[in-house]
Amino acid sequence: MTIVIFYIRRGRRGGTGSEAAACTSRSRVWARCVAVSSSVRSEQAARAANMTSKQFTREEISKWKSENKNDTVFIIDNVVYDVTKFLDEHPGGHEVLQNVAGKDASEDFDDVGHSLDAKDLMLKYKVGEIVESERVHSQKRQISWEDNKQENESSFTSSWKFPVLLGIVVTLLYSYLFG
Ligand code: HEM
Repeated sequence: MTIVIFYIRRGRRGGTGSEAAACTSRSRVWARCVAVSSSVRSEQAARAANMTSKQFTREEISKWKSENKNDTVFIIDNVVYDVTKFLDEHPGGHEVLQNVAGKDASEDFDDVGHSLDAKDLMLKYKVGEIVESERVHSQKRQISWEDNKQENESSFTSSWKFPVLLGIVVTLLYSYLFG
């Protein structure tokens, strides 16, 4: 008995075309991609942080939003951005930016998978950084690998191993009963 199993796995493309490593979810590539993307982002944040600037507490950023309704200021990777003048130019629209005003938008920014161009553009809108004592250091890379590991374990039944194993068992049973 010949069993032919086609196993096609389609990944969702995340990020944009110009991203060095295109992200596909539900695969190891995705985790690596997040690692690359995350390290590129950390590099950008480091570059931004080197251009020493004003220090803010998280509370100040939150207050900034309530006191200056027309300003859109948020935090990404401990760096503070004022994108008020960028709202109309943002390819993702102004609403998404306004929704995270006063908050830490690191995760939202990551989820979109912004391009390297976007990350370069960020420097233009940097207005300061979060005080040392309130900085948070992303564990996204580690979480990604762990998530991926869990996913690999739980997806045994949907992987190629399951149908192949099933095929062997059925073949053996068939030859035992009718052979
Ligand atoms: C200073 C901060 C930001 C800059 C300079 C920026 C810049 C850009 C640029 C250039 C793009 C076009 C696609 C690309 O090149 O990646 C884009 C798309 C987008 N951005 Fe941002 N962005 C910023 C922050 C954010 C934040 C905080 C969010 C979410 C809360 C966000 C959500 C989006 C979305 C939803 C798209 C559209 C993605 C798509 O259509 O595939 N962006 N952004």
